[in-house]
Amino acid sequence: MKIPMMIDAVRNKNPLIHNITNQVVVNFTANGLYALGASPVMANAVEETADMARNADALLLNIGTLTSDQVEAMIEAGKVANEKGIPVVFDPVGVGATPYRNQVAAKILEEVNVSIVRGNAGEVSQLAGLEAEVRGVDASGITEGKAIARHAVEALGVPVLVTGKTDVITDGKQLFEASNGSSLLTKVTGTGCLLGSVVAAFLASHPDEAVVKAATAAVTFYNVAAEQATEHANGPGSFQMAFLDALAETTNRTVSANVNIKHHILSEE
Ligand SMILES: Nc1ncnc2c1ncn2[C@@H]1O[C@H](COP(=O)(O)OP(=O)(O)OP(=O)(O)O)[C@@H](O)[C@H]1O
Ligand SMILES: Cc1ncsc1CCO
Ligand SMILES: [Mg+2]
Repeated sequence: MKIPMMIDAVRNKNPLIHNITNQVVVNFTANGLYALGASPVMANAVEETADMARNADALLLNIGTLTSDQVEAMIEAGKVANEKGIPVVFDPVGVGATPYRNQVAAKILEEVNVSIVRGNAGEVSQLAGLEAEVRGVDASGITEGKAIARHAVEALGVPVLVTGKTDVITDGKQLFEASNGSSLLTKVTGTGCLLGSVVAAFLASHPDEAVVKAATAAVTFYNVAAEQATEHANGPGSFQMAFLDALAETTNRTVSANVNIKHHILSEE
């Protein structure tokens, strides 16, 4: 299936996305998923996360404001998602900023089979053991996304999506460079976090496509919607509203007219 068309299956399926995410972005994530045509649910209590994951079509784990109870809940939910065979997206927010975050990220990757890791250049560099400066949740990337992604897929053994001006998505066999987007996305908190949930919705709606292709479709749809929203925005505040509208209104035709992706087959070196 052509990448710009892949939004249609999300809207038809209306997948239920179980989000265990940070407290900064809960509301934005729920509204963004509704606008996309998916259904959000947030459930963090360790007593119920396994049951909620059983109902879901995909699971999003985001360690932005983690607590020890939440980590336990993430692992419970992740194990159920693995048993059930639904996709799991892992967003290692702020990894590298504190030792606790590093320990938790490593534990999640050890105990849960994640379908894809989504992070900015600094976070994915840290996770993969490359040097990078992460002070809070923002990164000052020192290496280009493509090199980080190729190193990370090797080090982690799972597909990765490294976001930035150009997004890089690879599973080690193929690599996509996706160059749509708007710099206003970097002025609103949680646009990376919401993207993780949007990737989860695309994976849930395309079980027969390669994870990297569905993730590329997600980031491209998302970033074309951001380009559309920029035309109606005066700054970060009005952009946030216009972006939710654009997630609801952007069609596969608009994506086709604006898509900017390069696809590479990686040689077996
Ligand atoms: N300079 C840029 N120009 C255009 N689009 C960008 C730029 N930087 C990031 N983006 C887009 O913004 C979105 C969020 O990516 P980003 O790398 O900023 O995530 P993040 O740092 O994890 O965000 P957050 O922590 O606030 O959730 C992605 O869709 C990405 O493609
Ligand atoms: C600002 C912030 N702090 C922890 S999580 C988060 C949301 C964006 O990653
Ligand atoms: Mg982030």
